[in-house]
Amino acid sequence: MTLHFTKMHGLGNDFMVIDGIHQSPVLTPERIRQWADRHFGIGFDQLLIVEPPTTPNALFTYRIFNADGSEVGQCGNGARCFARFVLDKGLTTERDIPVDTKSGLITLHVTDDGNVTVDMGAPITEPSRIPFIADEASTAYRIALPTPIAGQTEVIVDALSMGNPHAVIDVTDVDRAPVDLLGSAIERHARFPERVNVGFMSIVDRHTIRLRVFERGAGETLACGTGACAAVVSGIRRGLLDSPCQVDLPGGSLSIAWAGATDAPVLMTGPAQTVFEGTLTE
Ligand SMILES: N[C@H](CCC[C@H](N)C(=O)O)C(=O)O
Repeated sequence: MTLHFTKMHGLGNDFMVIDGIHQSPVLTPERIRQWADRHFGIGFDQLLIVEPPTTPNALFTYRIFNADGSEVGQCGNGARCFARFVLDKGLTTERDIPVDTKSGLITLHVTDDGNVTVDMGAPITEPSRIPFIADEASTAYRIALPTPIAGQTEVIVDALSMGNPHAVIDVTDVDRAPVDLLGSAIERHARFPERVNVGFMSIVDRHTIRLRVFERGAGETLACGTGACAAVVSGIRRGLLDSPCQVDLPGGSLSIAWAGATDAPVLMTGPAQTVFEGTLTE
């Protein structure tokens, strides 16, 4: 089998992108894990594949797989790279690109400066839809840790979905946060039945935060688009932030805007870069 792919990234969150319209790869969790390996494979945080649309208003279907082989409902940095990919490959000439995802329709808008603005849809805060096990909806959930971490036996998180589940933790200094230890403990916590992405947010001012994200199925990444959206929504709904908000991640900055109404869409703007083209022969 010969498979052509493009290696891309959004602020260092990196992807193997495949045209699944003109190719029909067999994607198994084992193969994705092999390809994701940064020593024995291609190396990436997520694999993205372009497929034909499944609803009348969409131009494409956008599927996302984590490095551990799990298929997920949303990927913000990947959405920007998806838009760049379908334009560069001549799969469309449209600059407004509605796409189907496992979590519903989102719209990608390629701007003249090469950035991409994605309408990520409205955030979801109802626990059962995140999904998160809780007696009632809140912005501050107390979660018991299975074993003490950094002297803590519990942690307070906000929980919400951007089409994929996120836990947001306030920290005073992201550089000193126990991202790997606490991130991996919460990623697999029993109260998140589909696991969860874990964001560590420190507030710089009402329009600026710093953020590190331990991603479900990938570990800490240099950037997480849906994580940036979730952190800003959490900060705005808790009265700590105002829109728009600049999110400074290890790989670079995103701009996130949200009007604050529960049904208002979250808009994410940032770059998308192509690194190289590759061919797999198996
Ligand atoms: N790890 C995520 C998917 C990728 C999200 C991230 N790379 C982004 O840019 O939003 C999950 O399991 O829901």
